[in-house]
Amino acid sequence: MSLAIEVKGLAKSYGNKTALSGIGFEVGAGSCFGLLGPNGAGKSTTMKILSGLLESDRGTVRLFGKEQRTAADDIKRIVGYVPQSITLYEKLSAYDNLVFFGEMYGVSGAELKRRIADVLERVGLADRAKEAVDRFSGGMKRRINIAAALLHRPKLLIMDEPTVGIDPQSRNHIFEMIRSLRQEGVTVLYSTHYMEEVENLCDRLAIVDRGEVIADGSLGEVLDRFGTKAVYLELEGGREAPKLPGYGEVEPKERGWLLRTDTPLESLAAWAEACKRSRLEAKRLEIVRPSLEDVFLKLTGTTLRDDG
Ligand SMILES: Nc1ncnc2c1ncn2[C@@H]1O[C@H](COP(=O)(O)OP(=O)(O)OP(=O)(O)O)[C@@H](O)[C@H]1O
Repeated sequence: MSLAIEVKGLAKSYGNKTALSGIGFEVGAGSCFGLLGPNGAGKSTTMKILSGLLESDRGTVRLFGKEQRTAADDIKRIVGYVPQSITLYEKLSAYDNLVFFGEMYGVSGAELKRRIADVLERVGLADRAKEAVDRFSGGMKRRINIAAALLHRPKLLIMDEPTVGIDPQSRNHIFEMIRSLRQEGVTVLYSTHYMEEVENLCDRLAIVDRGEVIADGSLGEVLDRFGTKAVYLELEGGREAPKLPGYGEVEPKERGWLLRTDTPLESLAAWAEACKRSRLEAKRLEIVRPSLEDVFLKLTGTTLRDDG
């Protein structure tokens, strides 16, 4: 597999505030990679450095085999960056905003017209092209911002939390667009707080905390390696579950009880036996797959949705 992104030992401080302390990860060409992390973890800083908007203090970035420090101009041509904050001219139409961005990327004339039509179609706003952007919802503005980042047909699209605070329709358009870009071979680096987005879109992910990668791999690998396995039991009449000495602590969860354990199959069998002995009727008894939320909480001490 050829690599689109190779980041090694990347460090960055703002004054005496350390944002990145040696972050490293690799992204295969044509894949979608998710960066997950609590607020202030260093995701935006990493993405800005990769896009060439910010310089690192230490470490290396190679994009499609090119060293970023020495091939900055080449890299700008192949990277599209969608910042967290929307940057558009509110009084201009969607179309005129795209003309402005296209010319900034050095595209003009009939070619620019063609590309604007193409990107507007991709983000599902072709019919709103002539309207002033200040009449758009947050989600529509975000889609125009994404369209702007696609005008120069980048091989790598870097998106910094593109779905925060937007409507479900815009969210779906963004997901569909990412899927079709991937089919065309575009690599996507995507940061988010939403686990289900990583599950639906990304081949691999990295959990970032305090400027470092603390876990990475495919979703299955991360869950297997860091997730706590558990067994869930729910009894008829909402009755209390029997204790299971030697297998772990039983704690209340939803309408039943949860037992965290390294041996889920044995624990499940022992719990079933304990219920039988006590003549308790089980409504549900099952092994619970660890979730990314749990892994995240365990590793970072915060929840994924801590938008604070
Ligand atoms: N321009 C800046 N000046 C000073 N400190 C900064 C600046 N930008 C970021 N930081 C700090 O660097 C750290 C990393 O910030 P960064 O924005 O990269 O994190 P993040 O993971 O993208 O967070 P969020 O999810 O809130 O966007 C944070 O502690 C942040 O406060």
